[in-house]
Amino acid sequence: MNQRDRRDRSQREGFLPDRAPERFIDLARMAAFDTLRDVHASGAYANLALAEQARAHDLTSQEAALCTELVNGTCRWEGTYDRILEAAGGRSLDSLQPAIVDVLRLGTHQLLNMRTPTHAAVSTSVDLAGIALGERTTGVVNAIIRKVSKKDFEQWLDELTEGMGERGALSLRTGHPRWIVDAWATALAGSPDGDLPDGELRAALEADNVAPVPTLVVRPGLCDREELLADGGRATSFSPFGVVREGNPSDLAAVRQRRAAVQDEGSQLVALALTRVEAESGRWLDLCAGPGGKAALLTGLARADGSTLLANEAHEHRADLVRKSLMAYPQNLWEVVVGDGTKPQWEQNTFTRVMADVPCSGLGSLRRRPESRWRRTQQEVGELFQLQCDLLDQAIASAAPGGVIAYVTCSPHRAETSTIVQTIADQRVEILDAAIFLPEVPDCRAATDPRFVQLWPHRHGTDAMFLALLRRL
Ligand SMILES: C[S@@+](CC[C@H](N)C(=O)[O-])C[C@H]1O[C@@H](n2cnc3c(N)ncnc32)[C@H](O)[C@@H]1O
Repeated sequence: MNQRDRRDRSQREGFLPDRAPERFIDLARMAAFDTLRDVHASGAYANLALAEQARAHDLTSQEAALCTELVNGTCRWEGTYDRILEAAGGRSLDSLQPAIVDVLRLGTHQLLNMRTPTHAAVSTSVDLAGIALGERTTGVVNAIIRKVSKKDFEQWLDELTEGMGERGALSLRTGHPRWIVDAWATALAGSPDGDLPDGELRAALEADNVAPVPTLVVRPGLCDREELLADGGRATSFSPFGVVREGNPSDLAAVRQRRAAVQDEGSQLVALALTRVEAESGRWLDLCAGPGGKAALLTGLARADGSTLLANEAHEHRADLVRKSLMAYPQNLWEVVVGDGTKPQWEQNTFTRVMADVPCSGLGSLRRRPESRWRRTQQEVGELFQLQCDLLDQAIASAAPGGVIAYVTCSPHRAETSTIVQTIADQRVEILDAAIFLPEVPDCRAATDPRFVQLWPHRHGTDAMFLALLRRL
């Protein structure tokens, strides 16, 4: 046994009868279990909880990598694993203590999607239950996890999807709630029952299960992309500012000095597209700026255009993040204000470019947030409808005649993308053909309305960002 691994706490504390087995658990699995409890019992974000638990358990980088795989895989496949566990246990998971369910999910992930030998997956699940939850929980864990181990993942999926329709089966086979499968189908085909090329829906869903390599952006005028390329990065496929690089971004001096930052390529492209439409120089507005990724790229591009940026953000703590992200640029180029973008503190009809990157479900970045697909609900998407409409309406009102407005979401869901623009765009604006401003990006017209751009992880390697461009008349 590794000296750092955990010995049975209750036995050491003398709570167990003499004949109870001595149990051991390695730190990576213990930390993974504690992280899952943070996610499920306290609503924590998996990535933040992972970092916290890696620190608390003092994990080595190898242990942290195993812990990350255990947590991310278990979170992504949670819905499918739960159906398997119910079938294996012959009972609803509601009849079990939630912490026991997390032990079982972790064991199921090791059995079905990692190459953990069966005896190791079973015994570590039982030991984890004994140590973390008490000896009386080991029987049920042992019984259910052994039944899971009798079939491989394909056999379980075949059994569970027998007689199911295509979308229901895809939901289980790709680890997504059914409503997201339907939303992706609508966004890709243009309508709920529209035709799709063979395999495209599955490819889109599977792309959510692959964690992206970190993408960096150089701040125009502050950092040359060559500097990051020389440091082990490779150029992004489309954005002239992007670099893909394995490893910890803050190892780079340019990142520490805020001359570069982490930013998905999709976010870079939608900001770039806004600046490519012909418009006069002047003042630009970022209506929903926090934490400031697009605001910083826009500030660099505004400087080259002889323009300046006003960045608005509703929440003070996020406005602080915007200030930090803009700090490396001279202060005469930008200003940050805190306020509700639907109740502007600025004169209307004045900005030559307006970015409305509105609050949304964030469904476009499922690949980097393993737990979020099971936390979000279809209902929540609808709840943002009025705010998204009001913010786009205010973005239009803030633009000067001839000015350009970008409506952006990190979501491909029709209800918060095309529907919002089609609802709000009126005689004040012309809807532009957004795809022509990203000529280097193939296949990016939104199926729901070809005047809009929809990026996809499986097609473009970016988050699923949506972009509409409007010209104020
Ligand atoms: C999608 S995020 C923007 C991301 C940002 N553009 C970036 O690239 O870093 C949306 C932001 O809008 C802010 N927000 C929410 N309601 C708002 C409102 N009524 N007015 C202005 N900002 C709002 C949120 O706090 C959040 O920071």
